[in-house]
Amino acid sequence: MANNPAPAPSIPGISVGVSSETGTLKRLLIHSPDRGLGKVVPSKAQDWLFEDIVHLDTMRRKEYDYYVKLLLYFLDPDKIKGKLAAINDDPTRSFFIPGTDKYFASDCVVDIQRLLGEILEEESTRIKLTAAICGIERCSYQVQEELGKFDAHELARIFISGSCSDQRMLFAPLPNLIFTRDIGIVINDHILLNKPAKNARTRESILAQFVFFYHPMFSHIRQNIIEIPENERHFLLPDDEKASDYHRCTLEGGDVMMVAPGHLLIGCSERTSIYAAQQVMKVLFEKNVVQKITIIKIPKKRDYMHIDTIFTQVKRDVWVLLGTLARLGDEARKKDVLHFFGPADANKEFRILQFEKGQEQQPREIDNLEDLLTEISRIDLGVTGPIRFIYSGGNEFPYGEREQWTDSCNLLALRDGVVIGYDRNDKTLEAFKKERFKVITAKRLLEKFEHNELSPEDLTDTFITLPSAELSRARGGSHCMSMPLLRG
Ligand SMILES: NC(=[NH2+])NCCC[C@H](N)C(=O)O
Repeated sequence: MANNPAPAPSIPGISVGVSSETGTLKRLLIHSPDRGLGKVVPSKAQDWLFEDIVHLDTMRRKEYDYYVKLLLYFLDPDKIKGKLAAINDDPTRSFFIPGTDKYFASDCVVDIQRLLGEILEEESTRIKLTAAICGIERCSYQVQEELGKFDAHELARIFISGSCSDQRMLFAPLPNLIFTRDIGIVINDHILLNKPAKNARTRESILAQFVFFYHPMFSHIRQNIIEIPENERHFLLPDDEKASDYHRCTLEGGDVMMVAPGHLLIGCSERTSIYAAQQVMKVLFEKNVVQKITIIKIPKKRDYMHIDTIFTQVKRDVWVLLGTLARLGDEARKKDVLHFFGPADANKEFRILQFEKGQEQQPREIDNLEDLLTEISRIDLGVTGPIRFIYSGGNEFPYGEREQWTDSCNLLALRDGVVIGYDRNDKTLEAFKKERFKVITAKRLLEKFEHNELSPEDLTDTFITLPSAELSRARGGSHCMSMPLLRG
């Protein structure tokens, strides 16, 4: 692999702004699967939040690379058009690897590893970050010294993958960094940084903190970066209280959705605590960033993890969601009487409260997910026609739950009505077809773009499918694999 230095940052002060889930995507942060994913051992896979070990080459070449190619075609076509055959034929994949001479270095489809490499060119940042990483990873002084010898992009690779190019592992990999959604969220012109719930994701948030605070790309909005304060006295609390939802301060991006300019959704889940949601609400209302925040409390379950695993927006008037946590789920349960006797079921933990700035003491309860999503489409987005819901697995037992597990509800809108999702969720795809969406594979679509048979602007109501055998073992979909920085 060529190790020529990457081009100098070409993006000082780029515009950042997201105020919807389906406005045309113009810039986003991603991270291509790095060598660390190929080093996950079976006994650690679950601790590191993967369901299984993955085959790295398949995950990259046959799955994730399609995602990047699609994003480039939609967001920065000059970087890819006419080059597809050459890119596909290159066994080194250097087009996808930040810091190499053939890297696509787009200012619209931005790999966080590239930004990390760029900030590490600066000596003082490098010293601080190396000390921070060595501190949390408990490295010896000798390792710290050794890290000083690598060039900036190689050091970025080591900080992310945990290993050197000679295969030596210095610390654990960060396999979940491919889910850039979770490291931070752009809320209008502000960036909210996360506080991960799981140890396996701690180093990610330190890297993200440095990238957002030190990269010139974000320097003009540095005062708009929000970090939520930890509970003031959390270090004095006994361990059991520290873990309680009312004291713990954790928040991950998959639980935060910017659905309309004044309206933010926050999920309280396995990963995001009520305490953190309250802190975010306080800060955002004080700074006048949004006027309305809806908190959606979902069962704390690995299956559901974040709210974006149970619903995402497809179009101003179309949503995809999991039926068992929605109104339909309630209807299904009413058909039997067991629920009168049984233990508290999952839905009892499901609750939606809406808070308006200035009236935080009088939240409004919303009965179910469909009612909330209908209100967003109608009141916030001004839709006048019918609102449509597409259910995971067509809401057919047992496919609804099966396909939700493999991210049927976790779609990324490239623009209103044009989404990327996994190919394996057959019943959900059928449900999309019933709603008159076209379904096309990423491979086929790229060929059509490359042969000028179609261009991204021509697409309407389309579900683009991404191969997903390996990716889905990581338990996140295309929504999780994106951190939108700018939407039109
Ligand atoms: N926004 C999301 N749903 N992210 C999915 C993250 C999946 C990752 N394996 C984790 O457990 O953390």
